[in-house]
Amino acid sequence: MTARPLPDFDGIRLTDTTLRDGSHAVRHRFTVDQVEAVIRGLDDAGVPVAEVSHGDGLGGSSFAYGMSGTDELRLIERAAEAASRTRIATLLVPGIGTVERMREAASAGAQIVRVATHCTEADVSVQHFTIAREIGLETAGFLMLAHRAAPAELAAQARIMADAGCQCIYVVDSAGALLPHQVTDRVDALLQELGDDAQVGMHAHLNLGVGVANSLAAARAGARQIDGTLCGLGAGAGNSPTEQLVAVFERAGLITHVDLDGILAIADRLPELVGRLPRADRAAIVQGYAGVYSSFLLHAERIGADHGVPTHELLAEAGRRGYVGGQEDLLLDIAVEFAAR
Ligand SMILES: C[C@H](O)CC(=O)C(=O)O
Ligand SMILES: [Mn+2]
Repeated sequence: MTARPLPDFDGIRLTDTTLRDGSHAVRHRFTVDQVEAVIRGLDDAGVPVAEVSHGDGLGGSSFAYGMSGTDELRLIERAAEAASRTRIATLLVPGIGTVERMREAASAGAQIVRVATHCTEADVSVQHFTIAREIGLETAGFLMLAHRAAPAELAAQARIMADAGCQCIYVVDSAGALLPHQVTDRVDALLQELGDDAQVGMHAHLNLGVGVANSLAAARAGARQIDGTLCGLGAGAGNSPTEQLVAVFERAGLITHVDLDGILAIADRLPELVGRLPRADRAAIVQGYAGVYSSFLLHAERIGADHGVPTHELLAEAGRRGYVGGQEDLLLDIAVEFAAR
């Protein structure tokens, strides 16, 4: 099945995921008022797409991943009401979110769905892209922990998503582990594989301090969709700050159609809105160095505190064991084992 016509946007289309990846950083406690304030600021600045859901995607509110303070469907509804130009996206991880939840999100106002799988398991996304097309949603695919797959393997996985109807496949550096040349290699491989069948995107994290450079490398290599969050609010050390992306891309001669003053204005307001902002502290840098899924950070902090095990030691061991997204609960095994030493 070939993908639908590609999203028509001249330049680099930014997706701000403050209200989804940032949900990890606020332990999924966003309120409708915070959502409305952020969306109005993004909308005023001309940001084309904003993503809204639990940090682990639709249906993520659970004991395992963290309970949402407000039902994500209400947050999506409020976002769609508050936006005049910005389109609302949402995320779905097969096995966490369901097709039924995707339909509910579409009814609440989501127009784009991004289906996220581990970088070597794109096959579990096929039914979701098929049904997303039937619902009339624009589609994107996330290949998570993309540092764990060589460029050729990642391209083969992207082909699976494109053939299922995905319009843009993202290189997702979930651990913030990639370096710019490794991003370029992956974007090149996907572009070569996909041709005109789908676009390529980049979702960067800041664990090793090169998230913005990685986003620029991806855009210069031909990626057409790039993610950011205000003030970098996101899992682990956070994401490429949207406001910095706008400034950097403008300096690089890449068009985003986002007003720099406008995006700086809403970024300025974020700390008062959400309080704690992520930073590349010892645990977050270890995450990037060891290749650990960024949303493990706050789980590791909590579990480490409960068992008297330093957060960065938990995360380094999770990296050695190759844990992937969805295995947050296995951090407990490490903590119990280390605490007994
Ligand atoms: C569900 C994950 O948080 C998706 C993501 O943002 C990443 O892998 O990075
Ligand atoms: Mn992320």
